[in-house]
Amino acid sequence: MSGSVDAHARGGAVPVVELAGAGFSYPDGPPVLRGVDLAVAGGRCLALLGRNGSGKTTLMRLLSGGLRCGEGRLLLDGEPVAYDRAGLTRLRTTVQLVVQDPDDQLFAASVAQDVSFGPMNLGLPEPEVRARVAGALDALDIAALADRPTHLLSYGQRKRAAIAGAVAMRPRVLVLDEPTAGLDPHGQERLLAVLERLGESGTTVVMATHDVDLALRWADDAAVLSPAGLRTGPVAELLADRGLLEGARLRRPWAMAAEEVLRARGLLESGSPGPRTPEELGRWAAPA
Ligand SMILES: Nc1ncnc2c1ncn2[C@@H]1O[C@H](COP(=O)(O)OP(=O)(O)OP(=O)(O)O)[C@@H](O)[C@H]1O
Repeated sequence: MSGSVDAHARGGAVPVVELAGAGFSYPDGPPVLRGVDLAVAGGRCLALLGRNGSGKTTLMRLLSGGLRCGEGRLLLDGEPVAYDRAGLTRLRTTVQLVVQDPDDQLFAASVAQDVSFGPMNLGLPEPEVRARVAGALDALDIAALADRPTHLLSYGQRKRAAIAGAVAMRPRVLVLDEPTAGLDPHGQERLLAVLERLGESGTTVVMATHDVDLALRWADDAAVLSPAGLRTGPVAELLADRGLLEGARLRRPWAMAAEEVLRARGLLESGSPGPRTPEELGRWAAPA
């Protein structure tokens, strides 16, 4: 598998975290990933796309240190990660993974207790823990739920509480496994707004998703897993590649089909971006 989001070419910055020639197989299983090169550049939003079972979760676990590469290397700020206590602590305070099912992540009695678990484990002073919890609950718009027992939360609230737990660790890279899956359209919009705010404050976000429309609208870069390997690059470029989409069993984003029609009818000047949301498309339909 080859290809990397070429942060070096974009400005010489060293990627925050990078898989180089990474391979992984589960015990007694076939290789899930082979020769994966993926550089996650600071301050970018990266969508990880691929069909069911293509290895997205596995790749995210390699990036966040939950699994260790069978071959190849994981680099943090350009240096190979040491899988000892100090190396893993450094990795986990830099890269935080939020798993797909919030019930696999939440375990404390209340939301605030759950969100405080990571910062407390770092041995931070109590006022610092309290400030981080308050900041994370605010960032996820769930301050009102601080004392609520986690088992009484709705699914969408549990998803937010799980993300708040990761945000409280103040990671430079937040890795989210299908964070919008199972959310209603309003919940998806609210979560996207949260992710946009986190991105604006400098957090790098990696999101696995099956939603090509969301990826096109939200991400700067994409990484697409298909039987041919991992392809990475600017999201609009990759999602315009019909061969790649077919190999990865992804459909074409509706916004690209709409853009094609607008251009064919001369309604979109060359070089100007096409619509990315139904609301933006509506502007072309509105009377002048
Ligand atoms: N703990 C495990 N033990 C053995 N095989 C596993 C394990 N976890 C995943 N696999 C296998 O590894 C492959 C990749 O799985 P993974 O969960 O990484 O894919 P995915 O792209 O995240 O899938 P989905 O979109 O369905 O969530 C699959 O064939 C899966 O069956």
